[in-house]
Amino acid sequence: MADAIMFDRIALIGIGLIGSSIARAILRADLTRELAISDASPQHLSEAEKLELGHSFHHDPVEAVQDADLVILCTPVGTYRTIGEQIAPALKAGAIVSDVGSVKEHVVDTLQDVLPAHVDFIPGHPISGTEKSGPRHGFAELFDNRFCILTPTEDASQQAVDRLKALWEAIGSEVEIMDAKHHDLVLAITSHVPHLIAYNIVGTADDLESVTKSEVIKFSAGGFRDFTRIAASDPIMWRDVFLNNRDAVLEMLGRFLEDLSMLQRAVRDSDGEMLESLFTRTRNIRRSIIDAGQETDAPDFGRQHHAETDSE
Ligand SMILES: NC(=O)C1=CN([C@@H]2O[C@H](COP(=O)(O)OP(=O)(O)OC[C@H]3O[C@@H](n4cnc5c(N)ncnc54)[C@H](O)[C@@H]3O)[C@@H](O)[C@H]2O)C=CC1
Ligand SMILES: O=C(O)C(=O)Cc1ccc(O)cc1
Repeated sequence: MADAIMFDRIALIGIGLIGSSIARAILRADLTRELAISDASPQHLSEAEKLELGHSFHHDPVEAVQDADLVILCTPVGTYRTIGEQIAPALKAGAIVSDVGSVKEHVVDTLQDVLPAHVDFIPGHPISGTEKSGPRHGFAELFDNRFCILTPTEDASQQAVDRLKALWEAIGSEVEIMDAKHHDLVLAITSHVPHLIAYNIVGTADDLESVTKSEVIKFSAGGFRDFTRIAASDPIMWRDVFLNNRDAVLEMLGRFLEDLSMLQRAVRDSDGEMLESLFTRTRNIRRSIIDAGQETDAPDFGRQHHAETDSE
């Protein structure tokens, strides 16, 4: 077999859902000689060791990044400053430092402040995941045929960007390069606000005095069921997303609320024409996503299998 090695040593900081999926995909494709894993949770670290998700396992991130050619932060974005400060003195010259965080602009600024000038910092974000957390729930196919967005700053070398892009492609993703601010605006409407809506609607249903909890569970076979999946997503991770993408989320939420008010009026006025016209437009959007090959028409059984079996 041809040598597939892309980086001699890779360090993953955080071996939860995303970190463990990257680890599995890297090992599957044999892309490194040495995969060093670090996690602050002793339980996650020992689970990862049992699952053989790397070659060495370290509670201390400094040990993991020692001599690493590529370091990827796979922790909630609120941890970045502390981790960045810890690992900065140990990073080797010429190393690439990246991450997988769902928010970019603010965390890029944070990390850039603390990382040494002799590393190439290239933020990343795989647009793929599930509502599960922890190393048990990762899987190597998570990134197959999904996008990964890289938001390199002007200082990053093109060669380093190309190397990181090649790694994401080797684990199944299609890579897009984007400016961090634009990324945050796009993701605010396509991911962050939808999660906020899901958290809110499930909370509202749970608060209703006239509907019992057992009814919420029993009759959640419709659209509400999809919301409960999203609303089961990791509380720490999503807290950090909203704390770090405030402006873009507020901007999109403002527009969303205006449009919702228009729908409220259409329902009150029995304006069937308006309702039908919007619902036709949105159905066409779903169809173009399917035509673009990014989604199948059937329920996503592969991901659902991983997402809906055993609980954390
Ligand atoms: N869950 C998802 O679907 C997606 C998540 N992301 C991003 O990936 C990152 C990780 O998310 P998940 O893997 O889902 O979360 P997770 O909760 O499954 O994993 C996070 C891991 O980081 C560890 N950790 C927390 N604080 C730490 C610290 N200070 N030092 C070292 N380890 C620490 C935790 O013990 C855990 O093992 C987040 O920044 C999130 O925004 C990106 C795309 C999709
Ligand atoms: O579970 C889902 O439906 C998701 O939306 C997963 C997800 C969560 C966060 C991201 O930054 C990217 C993807």
